[in-house]
Amino acid sequence: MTSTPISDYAVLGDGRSAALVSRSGSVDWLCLPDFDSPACFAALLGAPEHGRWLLTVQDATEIDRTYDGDSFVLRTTYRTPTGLARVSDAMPTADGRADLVRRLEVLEGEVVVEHEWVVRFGYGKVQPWVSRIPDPGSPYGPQALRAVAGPDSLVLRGTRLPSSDARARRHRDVFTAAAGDVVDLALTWSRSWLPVPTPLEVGDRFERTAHQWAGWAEGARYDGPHRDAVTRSLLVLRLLTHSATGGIVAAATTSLPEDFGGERNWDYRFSWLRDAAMTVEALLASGFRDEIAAWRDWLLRAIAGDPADLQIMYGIDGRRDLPESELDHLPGYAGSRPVRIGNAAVSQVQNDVLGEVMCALDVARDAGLPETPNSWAVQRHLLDDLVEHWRRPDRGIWEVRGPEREFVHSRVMSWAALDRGVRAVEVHGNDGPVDVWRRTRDEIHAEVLERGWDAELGSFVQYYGAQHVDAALLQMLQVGFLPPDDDRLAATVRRIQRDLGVEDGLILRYSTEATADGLRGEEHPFLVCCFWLADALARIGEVDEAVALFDRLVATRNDVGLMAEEFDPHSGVMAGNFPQAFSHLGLIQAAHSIAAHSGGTAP
Ligand SMILES: OC[C@H]1O[C@H](O[C@H]2O[C@H](CO)[C@@H](O)[C@H](O)[C@H]2O)[C@H](O)[C@@H](O)[C@@H]1O
Repeated sequence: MTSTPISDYAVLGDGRSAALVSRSGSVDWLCLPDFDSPACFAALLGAPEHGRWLLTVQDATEIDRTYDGDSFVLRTTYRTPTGLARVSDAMPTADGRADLVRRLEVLEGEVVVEHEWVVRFGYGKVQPWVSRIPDPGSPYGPQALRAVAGPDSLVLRGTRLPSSDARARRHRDVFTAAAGDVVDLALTWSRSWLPVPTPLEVGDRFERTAHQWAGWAEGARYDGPHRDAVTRSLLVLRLLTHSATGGIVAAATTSLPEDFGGERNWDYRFSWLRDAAMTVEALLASGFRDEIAAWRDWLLRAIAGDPADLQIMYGIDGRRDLPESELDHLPGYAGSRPVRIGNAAVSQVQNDVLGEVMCALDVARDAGLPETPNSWAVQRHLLDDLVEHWRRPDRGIWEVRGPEREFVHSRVMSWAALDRGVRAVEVHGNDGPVDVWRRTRDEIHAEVLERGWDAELGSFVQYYGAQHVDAALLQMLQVGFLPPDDDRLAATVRRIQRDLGVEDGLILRYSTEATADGLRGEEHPFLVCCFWLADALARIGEVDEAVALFDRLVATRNDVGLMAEEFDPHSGVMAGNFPQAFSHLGLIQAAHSIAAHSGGTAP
């Protein structure tokens, strides 16, 4: 069976979890109640029998979809030879519940509607008991469908419910509807031992949900080109933020492949300090403050304890154990196996992470977020620990599963961590052993210039002794490791373009041939690196080139403004987890940078 293109999906979210809905109305991915809960619809990584919820119009000749303004209320319009109908989808926000509501309205003529409900708990593995239950007082009708297995319960309410097709182990309904007809459906998750939650008023929830998202988006501060794209990317970052805990997931999915048919399939439904710190910077640059305080609180809880125990990532709630395992019962997206849950990168040493965290907290301090005694004490300890350990080899920003190296990017970010620590003392009046930090910072700087630069290649390199580049080196400009007019930076940017460029100015993050990443297969251009390239070009004064690349990158988004981790310009296909925070924060950051360097809004 061929997989639905990743770009065919739109995302819904409620600040706790997210759903992917295909262009033709199939909810193929949904984990409830939280991003990292087991999926109850997992057709994304298999087939319809792994769980999905389809509400579509047959024989459509045209399908258009859009979000309702600056929200995640999705409107999909189907035109057929005989009529026109619209399906609205949303996950209501800010009520502590876990619901997905859908409404079908026939606008013209007659259409044939197809409705199919296939629940499989446990990532497509567990077939539940499904029964009709009385639902007294419900505005939908006297009965509802309830699916139960183990700890999970899903209730489907509707003004028209599908019937059991026991042989196919699904519920299904195909019917003709005429102009003026409306079908409302509401799906609600709960713990199986608790009473069934009360019904939601569907119409009201679409409006309220749209209003809540739009109200949040109104806080955005960006005045430059592609404003809509920046706003949508900001919304995606908010969608990936868990409202209750402040944890920020790297993406809404697991195991959408970087290499179709290959093994580069990872679970991103966790909070990487790196990705979250960059998310925080993108939100701060765009005027948002509340999420920053919430994330810092999350960070302090997650990393509490001995600084030596710092992990590079945590669960949404700050838990430390994220054991990686493989789901053998799922065939994988486009046959890409294994499907993984959990992530073994959790136990890796990645020395860049503290740099990203300290840079984000530095920007937050500049924006006026007051330090608490605890927040600064934790940073002090982490910096003191870095002074002891910055020389250790690591797995780097790309989490290679090959040998540990002395990655130049990791060194640069260790420099950045100490540099921001020194600033916190000198500019913001915090206390700390600033002489030691300054001395170590300068030592790292001198070492990178000596061992990280290859005169023959005319570029900084991926790790000491390497003769190839890495797109992460573009961050040298962002963190101010050298002044932007230093020739070595411009030369590195040009070398990255030459050696990692694929087509249309898009670049790989590294060469899989030159980098021992411990994996088989190849990759496609990595979108956050492409945005870093646009940013770097703007910073070295090549603003026109930056703008042209940025325009090209914005055009890789799908029809509802979403991006996966990677994009193949040859085939126009998206790859990797979706939607991914990295790609969206890259867009926001590059937009601000280009605007600032072309005389627009300062970042
Ligand atoms: O491709 C190899 C690695 O891929 C994942 O890491 C990537 O995603 C992370 C989350 O967005 C990001 O922080 C990291 O920089 C990326 O390389 C995966 O989680 C790793 O286990 C895997 O080795």
